[in-house]
Amino acid sequence: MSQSVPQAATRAAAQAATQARRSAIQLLDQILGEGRLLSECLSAGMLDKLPPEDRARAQRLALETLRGMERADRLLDKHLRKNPPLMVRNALRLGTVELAHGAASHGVVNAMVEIIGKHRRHGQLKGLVNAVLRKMAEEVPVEWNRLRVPRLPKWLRAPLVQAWGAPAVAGMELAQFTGAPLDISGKPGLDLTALGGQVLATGSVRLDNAGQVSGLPGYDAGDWWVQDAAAAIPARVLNAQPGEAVIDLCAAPGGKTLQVAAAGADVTACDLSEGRMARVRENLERTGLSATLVVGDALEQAGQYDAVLLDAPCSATGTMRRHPDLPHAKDGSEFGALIELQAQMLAHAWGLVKPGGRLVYCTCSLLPDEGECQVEEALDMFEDMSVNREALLLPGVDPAWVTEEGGLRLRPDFWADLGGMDGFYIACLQKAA
Ligand SMILES: C[S@@+](CC[C@H](N)C(=O)[O-])C[C@H]1O[C@@H](n2cnc3c(N)ncnc32)[C@H](O)[C@@H]1O
Repeated sequence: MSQSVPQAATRAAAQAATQARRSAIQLLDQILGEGRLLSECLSAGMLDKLPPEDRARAQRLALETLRGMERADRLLDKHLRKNPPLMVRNALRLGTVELAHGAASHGVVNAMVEIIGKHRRHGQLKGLVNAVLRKMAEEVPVEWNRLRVPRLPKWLRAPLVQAWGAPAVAGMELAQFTGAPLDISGKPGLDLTALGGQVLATGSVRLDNAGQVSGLPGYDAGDWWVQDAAAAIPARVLNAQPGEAVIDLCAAPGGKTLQVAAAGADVTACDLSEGRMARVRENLERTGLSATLVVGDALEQAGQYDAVLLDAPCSATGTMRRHPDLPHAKDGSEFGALIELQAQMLAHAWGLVKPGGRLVYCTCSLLPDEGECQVEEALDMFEDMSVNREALLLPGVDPAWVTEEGGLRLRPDFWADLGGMDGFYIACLQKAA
């Protein structure tokens, strides 16, 4: 007998949801088993076969699972006598986190049993998955909120506690567990109230539950772009003026280039990555702004500029509330090489600043080695370099965030009641005339 139309539609929706869950588990396997970042999995085309809404759902499920993983493991471990294969554990974690977010228990249990039951190697574990998730359906509503806020892995927690103290790190962990709202930067002078968000003191507009970004008013017209409120501060500190020659040395995907171009400066945007530079090109096209694009090594750029922006490649530890995969995919072993590269880039960038010009150095890192220490060392090395503290004192910037050597330290635990901010370090370095 053929299915009625509503029945067929319900079945198709359930199948799409199961496929999104299966893909979320595959992402978790890659992040937790292979140390790959979500962005690397996406660039490798892992979700390309899914329709856009299922792709978004799979990513959201994977990220929510990473945020709640410690709590899920605490509840699951009481019912697991042996450690199951990673893929099965990830299915259990995902199911548990979905239950904690209020998903219907029969839907979650059936989907996970189906996914594991059809798996070539682990199919025999579907009974275990069924039994454990049924327990979770009983325990999660009672236990979940009694568990502590998940902690960062030790490799990252230890240096952060040393740098900022345990209470600050607890605040960062809460920010990571909570996730981030959507922040928007607009062209100067444009009224963005149609977006309906909150205008922050630093000028960004913040939206909770924004939904599909390309559907928001002003997207097609190119009035604005997505950029965390903290990430918008370096270009404000640079304060490019119309007609000034500015080079943005590590430009992609281009948020800061757009800000500098929108200020009317003559911008050269450089990035080593051809693929990431395509994003800068798209962003410029959509917003109708212009910049000269150079795909190349920042260390090989020449010339003299009124202002240089160096948003150096870094650990990206400041972005973990948006990218909860990062602390799980990485172990800190690559950071030494990045710290050396940042010092080389800072020294080279200094040579591109005209006498009397300025360099804004920034990293989206929480590690002082990538921020405060780099600037301290540069100040020791270059006699014609001084810090401009006044440039940091913008609307919405708390003077308490200015550091001893004269930079700005932004942390995810700041603005806790507004929804947090990414971690950043920013310094404005002035060259003697
Ligand atoms: C933190 S991201 C830049 C974000 C960007 N400024 C923005 O606001 O959208 C760092 C960038 O540095 C680029 N990069 C890494 N090594 C580089 C090098 N040697 N020369 C130029 N760009 C480099 C990376 O491709 C990456 O796009």
